[in-house]
Amino acid sequence: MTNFEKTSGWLDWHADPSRPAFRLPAGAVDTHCHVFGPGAEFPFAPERKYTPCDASKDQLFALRDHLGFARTVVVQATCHGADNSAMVDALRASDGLARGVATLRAGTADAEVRALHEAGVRGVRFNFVKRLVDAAPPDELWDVVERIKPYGWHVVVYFEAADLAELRDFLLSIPLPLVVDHMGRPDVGKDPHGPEFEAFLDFLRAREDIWCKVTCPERLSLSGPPALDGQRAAYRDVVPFARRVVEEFPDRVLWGTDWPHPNLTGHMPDDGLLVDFVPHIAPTPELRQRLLVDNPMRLYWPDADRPHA
Ligand SMILES: O=C(O)c1cc(C(=O)O)oc(=O)c1
Repeated sequence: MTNFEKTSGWLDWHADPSRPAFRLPAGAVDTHCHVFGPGAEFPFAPERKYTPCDASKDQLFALRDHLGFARTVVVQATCHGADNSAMVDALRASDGLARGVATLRAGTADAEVRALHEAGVRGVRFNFVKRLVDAAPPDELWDVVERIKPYGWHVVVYFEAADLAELRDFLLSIPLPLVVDHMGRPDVGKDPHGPEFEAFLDFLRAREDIWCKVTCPERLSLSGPPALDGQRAAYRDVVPFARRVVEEFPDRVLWGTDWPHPNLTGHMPDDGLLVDFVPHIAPTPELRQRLLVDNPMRLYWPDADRPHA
């Protein structure tokens, strides 16, 4: 049994989230959340850049039910490196209601990729955020692409707006669908119609198989107000950015909670109030149905006859 000491100043996930006022449509999918450990059962990786609190699969599934989601996509968190066992354990315990996104290193054996696929993994994550990982050389990423190609997976990419110009050509050369985490982390202090966000939208326009998670207002917002104390119109400065993406790419957007919200420093959102952010960025029932149900089902459960309510 290993005891881990949390990174100094770590904020734990909200213990008592409210129930959203916005009722999620039947079959809604939380496409971006993580499990952390528990560290005693699934130790954190030696190369990690932070040590979180525990956030178990049971706690994740309890939150899913409390908020009204039907399904979840568990994204491998960097604190677990390329040891996908906590994430896979969650998938196996989910009765088919969770899919996963893994981290793979170059040289992963096909038997391991196959086992991940059978457990419900449908993508790998390439992380370019320097405070979270040491950069992997492009050769290693290409090796991973070759290994997952036969399985029809996609590549989830996490980068910051300032790095897009440098990454753009490389990303566009990946011959698999791409899913961009957290809207490519725009600086929401800038103009949503200015050159930086236009460059991001232009990247999305470059191929029809680039998807975008319109997630993490709690990370991106500069002026709030935070999703706390009953605030059901939180993070207003993020709304124009997310709304532009939802309205221009209604068939390629995804939403998720990002629970348990690693590395937040200012506040920890009430996840119920965070769900109430959704109608502000997807103002019609049709847009919400695509964002929350149709799009994620097409990407992660293409064979399901119809979503479970
Ligand atoms: O911005 C972050 O700190 C962050 C970290 C991780 C991770 O450590 O995997 O995942 C996320 O989606 C966001």
